[in-house]
Amino acid sequence: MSSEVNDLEHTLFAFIESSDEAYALFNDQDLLVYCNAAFARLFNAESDFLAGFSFRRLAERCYNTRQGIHIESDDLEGWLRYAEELRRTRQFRSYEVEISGGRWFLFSEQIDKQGRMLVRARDLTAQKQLEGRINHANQKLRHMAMTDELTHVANYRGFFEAAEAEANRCWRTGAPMTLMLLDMDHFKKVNDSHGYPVGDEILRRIAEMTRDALREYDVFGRIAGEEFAIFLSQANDEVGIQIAARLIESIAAMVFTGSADGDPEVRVTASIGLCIGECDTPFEQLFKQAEVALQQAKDQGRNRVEVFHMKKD
Ligand SMILES: Nc1nc2c(ncn2[C@@H]2O[C@H](COP(=O)(O)OP(=O)(O)OP(=O)(O)O)[C@@H](O)[C@H]2O)c(=O)[nH]1
Repeated sequence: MSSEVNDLEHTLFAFIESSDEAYALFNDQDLLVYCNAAFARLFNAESDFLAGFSFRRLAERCYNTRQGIHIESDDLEGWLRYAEELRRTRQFRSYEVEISGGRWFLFSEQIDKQGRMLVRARDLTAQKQLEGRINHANQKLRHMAMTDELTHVANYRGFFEAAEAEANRCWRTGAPMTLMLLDMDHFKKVNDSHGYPVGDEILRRIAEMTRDALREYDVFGRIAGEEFAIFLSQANDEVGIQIAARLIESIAAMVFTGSADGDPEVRVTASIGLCIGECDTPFEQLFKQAEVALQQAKDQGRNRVEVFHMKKD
């Protein structure tokens, strides 16, 4: 029986010695008493060399040689205090560690009743790289789902998501908010006279000009074919109206190249419906009233701004 156990121990030990997974055993004084070759390789050392190392000495070596555990902090003592506070707090714990050279390992620590600790580390690098690629692809997809293909500004979904977030911020900070709906005038005629590619180019350039005219934290998007929306936070009534008037003027002053067989120059105008709300105006209400104001701007001859104030009495 005892020779069988011996055999088994030898076999297990041989497996551990040659395993690609890293193993180390620390005694109850937290001194390394054994590690296999895979563990030593993590620290760019030989197994025998690491014998007798404390966790602290191991970390200091990593910090000084820039090999092994990647210690990002400039303050080694602070890092050690934090790591030592966590160490040996639970019978079992696992955590991810970056190893020099950009590799990632899942470390686990298991403590027995005598206070000895078995440390195991498994290479996670391939998994991490895959996760990184998936995250990147997800971000790209999300960006595409929120972006208008023609103008590269936010689309309907992107605009409403960002504007509602900004409206919530106004609600928290008590700032006023302004919503503008900008709709091109008689755009059907432009398409009919010059063709869709010219119409597309006009929409592209108007989106570009408008985006450049706004502040970084204003929200702007193309919410329908020839309709744009702008959400201004922290803009008082005067500022909102000034921005709208300036946009109308700028659009009317733009000159576009017509189709090869038609007028060489194309000029367009736009109408804006603007609604100025209080910090607690529901976003849907702001939108509805901006639509009403836009219709009024159209009814009153286009190329103009109409304003609706949602002031409380
Ligand atoms: N070139 C181009 N035209 C578009 C696009 N999306 C919508 N349009 C056109 O925009 C025009 C909108 O027409 P209407 O809704 O009748 O409005 P309008 O002619 O602009 O007239 P008012 O809005 O009343 O001033 C239609 O001819 C659409 O085909 C687009 O992506 N590119």
